[in-house]
This record gives sequence, C-alpha cells and structure tokens, in this order.
Amino acid sequence: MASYANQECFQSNDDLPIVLLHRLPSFNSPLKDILQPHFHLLDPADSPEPASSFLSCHAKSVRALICIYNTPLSAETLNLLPSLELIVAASAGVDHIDLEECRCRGIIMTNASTAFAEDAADHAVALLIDVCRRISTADRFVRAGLWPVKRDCSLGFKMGRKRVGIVGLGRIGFEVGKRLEAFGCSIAYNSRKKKPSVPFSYHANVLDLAEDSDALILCCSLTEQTHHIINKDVLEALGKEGVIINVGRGALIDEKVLVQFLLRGDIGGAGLDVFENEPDVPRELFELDNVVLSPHRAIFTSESLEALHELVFTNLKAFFSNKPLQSVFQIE
Ligand SMILES: O=CC(=O)O
Repeated sequence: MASYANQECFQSNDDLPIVLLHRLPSFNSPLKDILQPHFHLLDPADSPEPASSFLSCHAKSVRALICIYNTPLSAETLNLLPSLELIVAASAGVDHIDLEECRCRGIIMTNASTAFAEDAADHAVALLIDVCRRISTADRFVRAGLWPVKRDCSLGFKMGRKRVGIVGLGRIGFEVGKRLEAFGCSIAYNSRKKKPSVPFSYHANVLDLAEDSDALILCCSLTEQTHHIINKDVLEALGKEGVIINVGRGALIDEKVLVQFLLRGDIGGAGLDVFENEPDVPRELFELDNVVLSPHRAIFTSESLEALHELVFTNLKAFFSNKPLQSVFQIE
C-alpha cells in the first residue's frame, strides 16, 4: 500500500505546488483525493467558466499538468499554458497528446507504462489463450445449457510452442514475450530499432514478422508511422490459421479489413481489447467464436491503478523538488 504522507513543510494551500488536472468531466479519478493534500489542484472541469478562460486565467502559474487517461490534449490547449514544463500522462499510450507541440516546446512527459505493463501483458496472453482454446465460447456454451444436449462445442487449437511475433517491444511487449516463453513459444519482434540486450529475434518490418508468426500481438504506440500498420498484406502474410491480438490502440489495425478477413475465414482468430471507434465495436464480430472482445481494459486492475497513483505522485513530487523523474517518455 502506497503512503502519501505529507513530509513537506508547506504551510497552507497557497504554498502547495500548482498542478492542473486535464480530464473530461466524465473521467473522475481517485487521484484527485490522493493528490489534494500535497498539491494545489486546478480542475477546469469543475469550474463554471469555459475551460479556455479558466486556463488563460491560471496560465502563468501552471508548470505541471496531469492528463487523465485519454483526454485529448491539443496544441491549442497547450498554447494557453506558456509556463507548462511537465505533462504527467496517466496512461501508457500518449497518442491523445500533441507530441509535436511538446517536442517543440521542450515539455517533459512521463507516462504510466511501468505501472501498467504486467497487467496489460497478462491480458494480452489471456486473449491469446482464449482465442486459441475458445474459453469464452465454452463459457457461453455451458451458460446456454447446451452441454447436456450437444456434448461438444467448437474445437480450439494449441497455444504452446507457437511462433509469436510482438509488434512494439516496449515494457508491455517485453512482459508479453517473457510470459509466452514460459509456454514454449518462440518469440520474435518488430520495433523501430533492434534492442541490444533482448533474447528475442528481430524483424525490421511487420510483413516479415507476420510471415514468420502464428500469432501477432500488438503492443506498440499509435503514431503516424504505426497507423494501420496491420493491413491487408500483413493479414495475408499471417495466414488462415494466424491469430491477431491487440492491446495497443484500435487504429493500429485497419479494422474494416480485419472484419472482412475474419468473416471470410481468411485469418484464424482475433483477441481485441481496443477498437478504431471506441466504444463502437463492429457488430459482425459478435457472432464469431474465434473472436474475443474486451472493452479497453487490459491495463486495469486494482493493483495497477494503485501503482499508477503512486507513480503520478512520485513524478510530481520529484519535479517540484528538482529530483530525477521516473518513467520519462522520450518524445522523438
Ligand atoms: O490504454 C490504456 C493506456 O494507454 O493507458
């Protein structure tokens, strides 16, 4: 259990470092209660003023901002905050933040993949096992009372010893690789650069990786370069028995193309936690037993949220005490 005891000698709310919360009104987070004793939190979502006048009014005093989950943070909003030096992203992915603007302004960013990596990796592996062994299908079969009547439900296939290709070998991808090695899978990966001290084999492009894999697991960030990185050619290369798992972002896959491949049986199955137009999920997928769906929750466990809160707190404390930050996200 994290301790947030206030060891500082701040005397009143006026002495506390000012931190701006950037959230949609619908995203409430217990973080607010945790941080309140230690920081002077400004929350435009709670103010009756329009956000832009609220931000203009506090513009000069805001050096740090917490971006809650995937609340979009545009260059326009950043321009209202000329003193901003630090963005603490309470998420692993940062595709909702204008990184180019942050890079130009030299704004430092931290993200939450250290807090989320293990749980996101567990979820990716769980989706793979479920697609291969049809666990959700079997669950539906039992609940529908079909066992005494039909006896058999659809046959799955073995997951152990398969060739798994990981797209994006950051913290989450690496945890996925470690777990699947224990199942006897052979692991290869694609990422921007070959990683020097990693025991998995490297493929410089996703097409080659797909050709050499029985399953692809997407763990990379969504950027201009990775948008629709999984397209018709990659799915063809993965082949009729191939399985695709996505715990990254929906738009890594050309979703319309994937749906066509699944409907025609041109790919073996899919385990999807993320979608192009969340919360809308293509309805055609609902009928398919070789598809397992979850509502963008790979990262969420009570432990990972606790780790996130601790990480956000530690980063803000470090920033205002001029100490090294944890989990700095390198903007390239
Ligand atoms: O998808 C969740 C995250 O990026 O934290």
